Amino acid sequence: MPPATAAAVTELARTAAHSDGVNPLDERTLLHLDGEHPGDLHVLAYDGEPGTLEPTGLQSARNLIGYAALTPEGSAELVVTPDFRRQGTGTALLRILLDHAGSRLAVWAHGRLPGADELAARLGLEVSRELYFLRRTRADLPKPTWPEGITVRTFVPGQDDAAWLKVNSQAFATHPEQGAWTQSDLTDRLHQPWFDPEGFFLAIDAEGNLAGYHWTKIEDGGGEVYVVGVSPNHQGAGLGKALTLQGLIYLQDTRGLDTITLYVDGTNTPARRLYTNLGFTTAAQHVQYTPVTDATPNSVAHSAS
Ligand SMILES: CC(=O)SCCNC(=O)CCNC(=O)[C@H](O)C(C)(C)COP(=O)(O)OP(=O)(O)OC[C@H]1O[C@@H](n2cnc3c(N)ncnc32)[C@H](O)[C@@H]1OP(=O)(O)O
Ligand SMILES: N[C@@H](CS)C(=O)N[C@H]1[C@@H](O[C@@H]2[C@H](O)[C@H](O)[C@@H](O)[C@H](O)[C@H]2O)O[C@H](CO)[C@@H](O)[C@@H]1O
Repeated sequence: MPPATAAAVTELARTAAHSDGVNPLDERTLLHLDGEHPGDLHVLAYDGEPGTLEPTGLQSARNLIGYAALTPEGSAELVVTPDFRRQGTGTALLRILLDHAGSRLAVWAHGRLPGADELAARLGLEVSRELYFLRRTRADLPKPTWPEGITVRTFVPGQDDAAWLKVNSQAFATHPEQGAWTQSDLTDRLHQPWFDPEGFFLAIDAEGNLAGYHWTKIEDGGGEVYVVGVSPNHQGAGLGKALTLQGLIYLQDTRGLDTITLYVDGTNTPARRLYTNLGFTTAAQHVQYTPVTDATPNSVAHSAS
């Protein structure tokens, strides 16, 4: 995607986020605007003749009023700029996504804003995934209690990549995105301005193997439990709690942040219980919609927040 077009999409997303209070495009989508990921589909909507909308060449950035992104796996996002809503642009973008992805489509509604459910239902989609955005405000934190034989150090780029990717894939083997991260996904993030190795904690077992990790992120003045993972053979022994506390102490007490957030899937009972017990509460809900099929069970049971 030409830099001018990527900048226009980023500005469109920023305008919508300011109006809606939630980012319409996630980290992966924004990272993939650079055009180095040929498997992605980008759809751009322009303020042209009323009622006309078609996938337009990526070369132009003028009069951009809407954008949609589709990954090779069928995950998608779309956004229409606030001044051009309720004119059918969102419906048209969603139809294009359905034309390309069909039953594979899983389109995000970040913040599950008013109208998202209605638009989805009109096109035969229903909620298939709930992702919770949790928040914790400053409060005392207990010291971590580490399982026997565990030592802690911080991530060294170029040295720990392979070991981290292996444990990450094992810890997130059933996760729709996280477990499939590649070196390219990791490298993209190591090159981000927010990346801070001092906030990326590794737990090493007595045999010198990576047992778990807590990768923290600081962006726009806020701290995030970006991802916590424990190797399956080390789970259930207190390591996840200790790693989470290690990162929370770093964000709150070392870096002086008063608010810490995180994302966790609604079906992830262990993680949700861990974070609830550490003082996190639900601040927002994000959902994905997929086409209703005959085999689709009723909509996702609304998990207790
Ligand atoms: C922001 C994010 O990264 S969300 C994604 C979190 N990561 C993942 O889901 C990856 C796969 N899962 C894991 O890696 C681990 O199961 C983790 C990180 C969720 C927990 O790590 P563990 O080392 O097993 O947790 P730990 O033993 O410290 O238990 C901490 C708390 O988590 C909760 N918990 C842990 N396992 C379970 C479980 N199977 N069922 C219910 N609650 C559980 C409990 O509240 C527990 O505290 P308690 O033992 O005092 O009751
Ligand atoms: N706890 C993590 C790892 S399992 C998690 O659930 N991540 C979600 C989350 O990612 C956030 C999203 O990309 C935001 O745009 C970014 O600013 C945050 O830093 C990310 O943590 O939401 C994604 C969907 O938008 C989802 O794919 C990730 O698995």
